[in-house]
Amino acid sequence: MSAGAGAPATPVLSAARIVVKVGSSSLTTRQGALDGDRVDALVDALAARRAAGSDVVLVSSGAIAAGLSPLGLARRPRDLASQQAAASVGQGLLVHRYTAAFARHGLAVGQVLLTAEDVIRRAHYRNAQRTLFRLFALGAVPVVNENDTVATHEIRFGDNDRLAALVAQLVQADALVLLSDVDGLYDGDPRKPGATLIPRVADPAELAGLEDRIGGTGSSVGTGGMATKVEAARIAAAAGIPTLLTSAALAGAALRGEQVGTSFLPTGPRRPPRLMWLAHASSPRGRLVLDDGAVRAVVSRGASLLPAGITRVSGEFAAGDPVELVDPAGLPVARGLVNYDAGELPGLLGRSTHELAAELGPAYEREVVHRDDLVVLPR
Ligand SMILES: Nc1ncnc2c1ncn2[C@@H]1O[C@H](COP(=O)(O)OP(=O)(O)O)[C@@H](O)[C@H]1O
Ligand SMILES: N[C@@H](CCC(=O)OP(=O)(O)O)C(=O)O
Repeated sequence: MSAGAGAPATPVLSAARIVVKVGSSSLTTRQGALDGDRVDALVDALAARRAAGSDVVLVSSGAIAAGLSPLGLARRPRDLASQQAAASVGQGLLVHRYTAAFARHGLAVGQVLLTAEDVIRRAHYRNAQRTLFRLFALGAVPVVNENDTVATHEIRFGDNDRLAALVAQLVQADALVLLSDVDGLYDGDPRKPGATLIPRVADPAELAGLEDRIGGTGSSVGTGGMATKVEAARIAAAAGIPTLLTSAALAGAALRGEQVGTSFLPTGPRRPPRLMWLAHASSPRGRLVLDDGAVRAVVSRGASLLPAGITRVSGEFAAGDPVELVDPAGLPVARGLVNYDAGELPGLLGRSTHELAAELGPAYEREVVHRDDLVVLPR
């Protein structure tokens, strides 16, 4: 694949695997119906990239928007149950439309609906990963959305921008492309005069001070606005994945690797997806308060967390759940998957693993959080 003659290229050009996210506002007409022409144009751009040899995952919003007019709803409902009902009607229509559009290119579509639970629980996330990899191997295009009909307020992503960043880590993508109704990130509200496009963000920290100008949704069907896109780019960048943010109208140019929109460069090394999910997607079920020595061991030496370095435990968790590790002042320093239930831990605190194993049996020689199941948070 080569970028247009003379045009500078973005990291999308050389990406062997790309996750592309499209927002509701780019798929629906002003009246709120699914816009078949726009779906076809997007699918043509994705199919061209597939034909050039890249794996492509589409994270598509639009289920709630597509369900509005069949249900006679004039606007996006505010309550969760009506949004879920609209999503259940709209998701079928959306996938039906994608199936027809990809069929024009001889490509099959695989619907993958994910909840936040699926990214917290290791077994679920491995399942999702296996399905996605098998879809690539079989030549199908995964079309991902949040499983809106079963997600509750507490466990909802609510926006597909962050979901797309997490899917990009899950499939070890080389680039994330976020398509919206605006052609990039601006230094102010793009609907107001004077705002200029930011072509390149080397580190999201550069955006400090712009937060109040990176606003909410510009349409009646979108959800997160620009803020969740910047957050998604930050998550991907920290996992070593570059992000390109532009409009759906420029999808073809973006996927040909042309320099359009805003490029966010990676800020961290590529890391195992499991740890990034732990850092960004998991909701901790409990807190372990560490003494100063344990903080140093975990943060500076990359050691496992042992019972001897824990002073307090709170929360309701079972072995295998994500927990937050905090310093004596209560500041989060790391997250990890805990090896014991909440009920078991208080009796073990402050004691050495040798002593515990001698008294309670070899099962108690385990670390509370193994270093391989632990991710240190940025300070
Ligand atoms: N600084 C900014 N730069 C670009 N767009 C912004 C900015 N602040 C707010 N927006 C708004 O964010 C909107 C895109 O978010 P959203 O409506 O959630 O889109 P989508 O449905 O594609 O996810 C744009 O239409 C724009 O009006
Ligand atoms: N899962 C929801 C999408 C929510 C969402 O993130 O929407 P958008 O801001 O348009 O990307 C739906 O399909 O309607």
